[in-house]
Amino acid sequence: MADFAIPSGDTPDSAFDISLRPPLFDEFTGQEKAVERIQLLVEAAKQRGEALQHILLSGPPGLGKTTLAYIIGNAMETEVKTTSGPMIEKAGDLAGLLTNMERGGVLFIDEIHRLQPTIEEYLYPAMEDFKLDIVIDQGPSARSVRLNLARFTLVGATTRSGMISAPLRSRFGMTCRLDYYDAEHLQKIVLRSAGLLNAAIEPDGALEIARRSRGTPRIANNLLRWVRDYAQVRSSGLITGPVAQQALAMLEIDEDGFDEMDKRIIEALISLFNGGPVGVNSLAVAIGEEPGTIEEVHEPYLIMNGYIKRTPQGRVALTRSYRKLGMEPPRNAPQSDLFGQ
Ligand SMILES: Nc1ncnc2c1ncn2[C@@H]1O[C@H](COP(=O)(O)OP(=O)(O)OP(=O)(O)O)[C@@H](O)[C@H]1O
Repeated sequence: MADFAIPSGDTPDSAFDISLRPPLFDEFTGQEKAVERIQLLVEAAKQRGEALQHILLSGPPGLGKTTLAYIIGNAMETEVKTTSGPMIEKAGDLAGLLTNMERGGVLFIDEIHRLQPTIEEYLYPAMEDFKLDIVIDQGPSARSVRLNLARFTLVGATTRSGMISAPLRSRFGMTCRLDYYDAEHLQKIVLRSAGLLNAAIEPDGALEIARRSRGTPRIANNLLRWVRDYAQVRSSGLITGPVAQQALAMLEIDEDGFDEMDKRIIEALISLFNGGPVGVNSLAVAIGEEPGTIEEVHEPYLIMNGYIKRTPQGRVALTRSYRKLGMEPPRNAPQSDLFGQ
């Protein structure tokens, strides 16, 4: 791994992230279908003077789920309280959060797939009937107390929608999946962020960054920050196409946006496991990465771009992976349906 790594999409919210967050739907680029649907729900709820229904946002890290939760809060002119699945350890934590919600307020639970099953059980009546039954005390004096809650809106976010239980999923009025952004949308995001950072940039410079950002706004913003520093120290400060190229070449981020870990994954698949199939745990050990990070951060991009596929037996390298490494694929290597390569 390079000793200087630009954070991929899975880093927690930093002050930098927060400073670039668009506050309004109009400033949120892309994801048109999801945005249109959510805007419609917001509009309808506001017209009726009601709380918005619960919304589940899914998709890989760094695509704007947290951003959308805050935009929803702004549009509803209400508070947003943020937490995450693993942070809610006891029923009391959940009770503390829910009893402090104002009417119509938004509770954002990131990584909602990591909620403990017992906490999930408490959440069902809270989402459905705005009631919370909690047990206080222990042993013979234990008793259940019902708390009435203000009508709130739960916005859940998950990178693993398949891990959301059916009962939890069914309690969301709307589920929206966010997809990777194309280069054109990312270019717009980079230009907007550069404006906020007072960085001088040409459209070509923004496009170079966009192309190498793996379809992810958080990565685009992080790369922009690096390219801005590079342009300042090694050039006139203006981010042109060639300056962006040189800056990104220095980080060894190639024209497909591959970073060191992506390369390692396909190299291991091909050279250590003969192209697969191989289980994610064996792959993780081979490259020294957490299985969860491979599954949530790296794999979705590699799968979407036709480099690998997931089969019930494990991960398999597609022909595109061999070509990426400058190798001729074996005749029996499966082709990517997307690209026929
Ligand atoms: N559509 C967008 N337009 C402009 N900026 C965006 C957009 N989507 C995301 N961003 C920017 O990308 C960064 C990451 O977004 P955000 O934190 O909302 O992602 P996330 O999906 O919640 O990630 P995670 O799952 O890791 O929490 C933020 O700084 C935000 O400003």
